[in-house]
Amino acid sequence: MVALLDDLTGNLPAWTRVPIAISAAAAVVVTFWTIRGIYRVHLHPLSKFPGPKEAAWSHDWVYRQTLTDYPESIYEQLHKKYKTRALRIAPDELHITDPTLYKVIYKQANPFPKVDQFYLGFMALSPTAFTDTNPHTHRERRRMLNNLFSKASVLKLEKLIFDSQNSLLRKIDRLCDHQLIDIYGAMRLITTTVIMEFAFADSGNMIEEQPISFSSRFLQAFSVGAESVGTMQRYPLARTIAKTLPAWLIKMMDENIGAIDDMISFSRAAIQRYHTVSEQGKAAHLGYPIVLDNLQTLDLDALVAESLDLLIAGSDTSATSLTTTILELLSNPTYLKTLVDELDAAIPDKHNFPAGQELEKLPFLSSCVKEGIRHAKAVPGRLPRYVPDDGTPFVVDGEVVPPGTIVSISAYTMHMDTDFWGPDARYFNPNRWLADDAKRLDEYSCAFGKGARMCLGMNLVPFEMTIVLATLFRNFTLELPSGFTPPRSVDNFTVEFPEGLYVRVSRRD
Ligand code: HEM
Repeated sequence: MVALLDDLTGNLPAWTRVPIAISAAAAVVVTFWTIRGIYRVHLHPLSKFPGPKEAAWSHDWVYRQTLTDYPESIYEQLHKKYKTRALRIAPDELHITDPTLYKVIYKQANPFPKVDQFYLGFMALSPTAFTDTNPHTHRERRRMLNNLFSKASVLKLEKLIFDSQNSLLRKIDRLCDHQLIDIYGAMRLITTTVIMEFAFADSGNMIEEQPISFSSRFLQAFSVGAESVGTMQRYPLARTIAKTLPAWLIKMMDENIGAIDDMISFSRAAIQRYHTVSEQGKAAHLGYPIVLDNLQTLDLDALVAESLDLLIAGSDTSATSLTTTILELLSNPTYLKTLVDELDAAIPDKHNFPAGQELEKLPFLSSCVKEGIRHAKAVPGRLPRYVPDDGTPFVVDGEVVPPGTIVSISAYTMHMDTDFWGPDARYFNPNRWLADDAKRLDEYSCAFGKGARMCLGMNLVPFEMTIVLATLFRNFTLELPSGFTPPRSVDNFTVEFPEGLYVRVSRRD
């Protein structure tokens, strides 16, 4: 190429050579880009699957969708527009809405493998239970964690959950006469406190960190950092820069990416504090196992990465499910009254609360928990996997999807399906879980995923939600303020409510 340019520009003045070389390089790039685009749109094995031309042309289209508030509703519209259950959303990716294929992709034995590029975007210092795409090392990590999150282990967290919730209720009690209460902020504080105490035996008294608000430094960093995930997934170079440049420089360049470093520092500090606690022998008296105790064979980076992922995976997901449940109850007086009546009958004396397992037996409360998890779809979007090359054809809409293609079926798709849930699939209806044949609904509920990569926290979440909802509604009356409009929800892999949910709260006898 250089020799060719030399031949072509040999007789031209020296000062013109650099611009000509730049123009030639640009022409090569544009030609390559155009030929590649035309190949992808018209000749690529996925060209038979419909979707926006721009999506087939380059990965920029799907990236731009991840920057919108709620990509799944966009894909839903496009499935309708193109009348397809296999929508092409990137040169190498299909968004699928055939629910019968959910358990094919996300199965227990040999599930379709996780997509590296997507999970690297979460910027773990080293592979974690959530981000590891290697089935063998993932299995090892899950083995270290599974026991801690079994139902039997989760029951040991009962006192921790009650104690943390009581601290939160005291704060609400102190503030509710003077201000609207940000229920989303409050739910983030309780779920993050529980998971931090479980992981490190220390939550840094997060509930009282800000005396008159329900925010915290960690949660602010979390929200800001979550906004960078899409960019980190799209641009490997951004990941390299974020990992190599000093933290102060990254913060100057990009606040969102800088927030990831804040969270890593937070996790490191918590681990150091834990080692002190552990040496003093305090952890042994807590009455529940500490996650870090089971991970002592990991090096420090792996420990920081795993703990941080547990905090991230376990806080906003549960907080969003709780907030959604509360919002739906406040928006529907009949459901709210049914719940409050049930709680009053079961708990005549609010100073003498039944055990968590007794609360789990309350039919309407437990239906609200299940429906809240379903309706919230706290992780609503793509969980991308590669179609394996194992000799079994993967067929959608009668077409074979080539091995190596990235595919996913979202919780949004599964939970909006009227064949499973009936005509009111889009609405919060706890009564659906009280029907005689309600057991079958568990199978269609995909909030936690399914199969070998199913959520580690799926026993903890309903138990925690049960205690939080029971104590909240038994102690307080919550109402939507006049002129209320539903809060904006944003899908940053986990759904968040960036402006919070402010409600009027008053004490009950
Ligand atoms: C309502 C609350 C929650 C929801 C909706 C939820 C949802 C999910 C989903 C959909 C996945 C699969 C992700 C994927 O395939 O990429 C997942 C995985 C995971 N979740 Fe949760 N989660 C919740 C709470 C929690 C809690 C409380 C914890 C623990 C503290 C937790 C820890 C994890 C971990 C470690 C994984 C990775 C599992 C693996 O790949 O083996 N989650 N969760």
